[in-house]
Amino acid sequence: MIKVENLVKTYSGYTALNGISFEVKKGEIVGFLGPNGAGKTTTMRILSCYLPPTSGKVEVAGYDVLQKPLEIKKRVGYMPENVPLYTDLRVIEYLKYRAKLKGIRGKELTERVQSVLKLCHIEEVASSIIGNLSKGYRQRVGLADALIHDPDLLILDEPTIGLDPNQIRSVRELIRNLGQRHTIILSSHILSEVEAVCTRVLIINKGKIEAADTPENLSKLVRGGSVGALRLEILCKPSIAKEEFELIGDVDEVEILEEYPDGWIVIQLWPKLGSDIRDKVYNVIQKKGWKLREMSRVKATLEDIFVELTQD
Ligand SMILES: Nc1ncnc2c1ncn2[C@@H]1O[C@H](COP(=O)(O)OP(=O)(O)OP(=O)(O)O)[C@@H](O)[C@H]1O
Repeated sequence: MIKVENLVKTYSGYTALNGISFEVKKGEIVGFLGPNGAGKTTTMRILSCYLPPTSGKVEVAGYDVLQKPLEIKKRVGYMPENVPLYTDLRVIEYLKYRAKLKGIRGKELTERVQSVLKLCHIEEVASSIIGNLSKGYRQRVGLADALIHDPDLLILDEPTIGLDPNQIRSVRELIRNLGQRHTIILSSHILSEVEAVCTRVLIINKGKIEAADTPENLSKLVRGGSVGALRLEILCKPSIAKEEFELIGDVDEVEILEEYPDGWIVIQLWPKLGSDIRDKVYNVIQKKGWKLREMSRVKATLEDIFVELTQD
């Protein structure tokens, strides 16, 4: 669906994209992550033919962005970061107008408008003036606009920015449902959201792709790998616990995180890459007769991976 090779974009001599390459296959929901100014919006604008690349090759749905922008626009729905809407129009008027601009006419126009009103859960505000709608509803109107021509590819630039937690959850559900019929590329700073909906993640930093993989595989890039660390709350002297756990062959490091006045300690054990040390750790605790009130795995989150890959 998307094929980007060595894409460079410069703005009056400033390099925003420094030779990025990636592919997105049909049916994927790809999360595009990166710090502010990394180049996400620039990439999305190039993919949706709003900006030309400086150099490199960009193909969307098999068409080149420079040679066949109209063919691409027919197949792409783009929702920019700040959804531009005509605030004096009613929702239904706006969507009809946008559908006409996209070449939809007659019976199909009525059907498409009804379909996106339903899909984006905005039927009840169809007759409302857009300027009177809350941010969450405006965001959905923007999404309905992006979907009106039933595009193969949806490009969503921070679709949940400025929404409250309930609205975020419902837009996330909506995106997940849309993912059943559309290929989606979305940018977001809410990493838990990306983790929840995306099948693959691209991390971009200073105009370069740092990593591109499933969240599960990306977790292997950081300490503890996909197994993670083991966190325990036990009743025992910290120095003795450290000594005993360090004797387990698969343990790489023992960290005392907390010492409570009543003698309980919180301890974190880092296994050697890929090892599952839970049984061995439990055996030590049992043999020593220590009290245990919690044992949990601490896996690297997308946030840990993001920080590790993009921090200076
Ligand atoms: N029209 C422009 N003219 C000059 N510089 C620009 C222009 N658009 C973007 N830039 C610069 O290019 C770089 C990448 O910007 P871009 O908006 O693509 O980043 P982003 O990853 O989307 O950031 P954010 O998370 O803050 O939205 C930034 O340094 C930005 O200031």
